Amino acid sequence: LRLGAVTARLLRHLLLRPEHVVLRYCNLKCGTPVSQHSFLSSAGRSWWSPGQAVVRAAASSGGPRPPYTTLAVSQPQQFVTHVELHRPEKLNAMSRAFWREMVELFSELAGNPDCRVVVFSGAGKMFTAGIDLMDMASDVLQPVGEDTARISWNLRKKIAEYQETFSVIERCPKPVVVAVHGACIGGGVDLITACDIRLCTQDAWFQVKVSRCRRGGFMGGASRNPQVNGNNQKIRLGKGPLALTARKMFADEAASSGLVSRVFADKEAMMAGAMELAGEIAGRSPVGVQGTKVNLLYSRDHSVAEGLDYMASWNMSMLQTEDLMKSAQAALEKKSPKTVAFSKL
Ligand SMILES: CCC/C=C/C=C/C(=O)SCCNC(=O)CCNC(=O)[C@H](O)C(C)(C)COP(=O)(O)OP(=O)(O)OC[C@H]1O[C@@H](n2cnc3c(N)ncnc32)[C@H](O)[C@@H]1OP(=O)(O)O
Repeated sequence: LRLGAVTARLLRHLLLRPEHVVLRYCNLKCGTPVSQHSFLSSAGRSWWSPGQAVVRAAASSGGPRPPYTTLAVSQPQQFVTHVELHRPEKLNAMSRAFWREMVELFSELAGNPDCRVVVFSGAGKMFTAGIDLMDMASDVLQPVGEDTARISWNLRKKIAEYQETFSVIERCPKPVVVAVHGACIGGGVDLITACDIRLCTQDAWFQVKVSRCRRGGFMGGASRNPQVNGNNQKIRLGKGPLALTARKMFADEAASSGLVSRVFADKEAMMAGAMELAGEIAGRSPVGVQGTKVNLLYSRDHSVAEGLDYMASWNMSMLQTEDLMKSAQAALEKKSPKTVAFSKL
């Protein structure tokens, strides 16, 4: 009888929140980026309350350890991985090692069952000063090849490698929460737009240097920024030229335009908020959370009909998870999902 009642209530819950409502909502082009909606956390009134943070905010992790030289990786709480961009003496400029290490690290995290969510931040004075201009001079600006075709071929390959550094974040099924303080320049904006949830401090500013570099286009950001900010006046102009003139966007505008979902007074408060949110996500069913990210991304790039079809195929197996019953039971017993021991995924 008890099981019957639970099942009936569970079914009612599912029917009241069918996935196609979520998918259609994502496709409304409502101005709020898909990944910033609350589906990745507890849907509803308030998606996290940093004020009640009980987790310790991740302090600087002590620097990179082999095999990494530009990324400091730690596990501040169970199932939460903290990745810190760590080259503070060069303002976390993105060196050749960084572009490579990101791919290695995120490929590993994607399949690591001890990681259910990633918090990404920068060490030192600012989040990042963008691409390492010294490396860029030798890497991108002096492409090798015997003729125009070969030079172009090699340059295309190089650009694709740069793009891959941020695509691995998006492809990683674990949600990535990025926390930005101080400056976030050039490639930094590309990086954060590949993340799922963006937070910043009141002193944060964002700058896209395309026009100044006279490159006439980003190496990837032009594809993702419009997905985040709307392919409209906001990214081209905002309240004043942004991508087209390389002006700075400050925290309040970043929040009102949807580039970030929350602004914190300072870095300490932001990291506490990021860790609290990460803990909230990590405590939920990994089958549900990772499936949500995969399907949100799919529906972003496809029609409603294609998204519905994909989700039906996805859920015909994933709905058979034991996590569903465990979550439902906890909800009915008014227990936090954090009290449920979900098997590793
Ligand atoms: C698919 C994706 C493709 C991605 C493409 C990405 C493109 C870009 O990122 S374009 C943007 C490139 N970045 C810049 O133009 C910013 C350059 N830096 C600055 O303007 C200033 O450093 C800044 C305003 C950020 C801070 O100024 P501040 O006075 O506070 O510090 P500095 O003394 O200038 O810098 C301290 C040391 O850091 C080194 N450094 C800073 N930025 C970079 C950089 N981008 N690349 C390499 N090194 C950088 C700077 O040289 C100083 O080093 P040192 O002299 O050894 O002390």
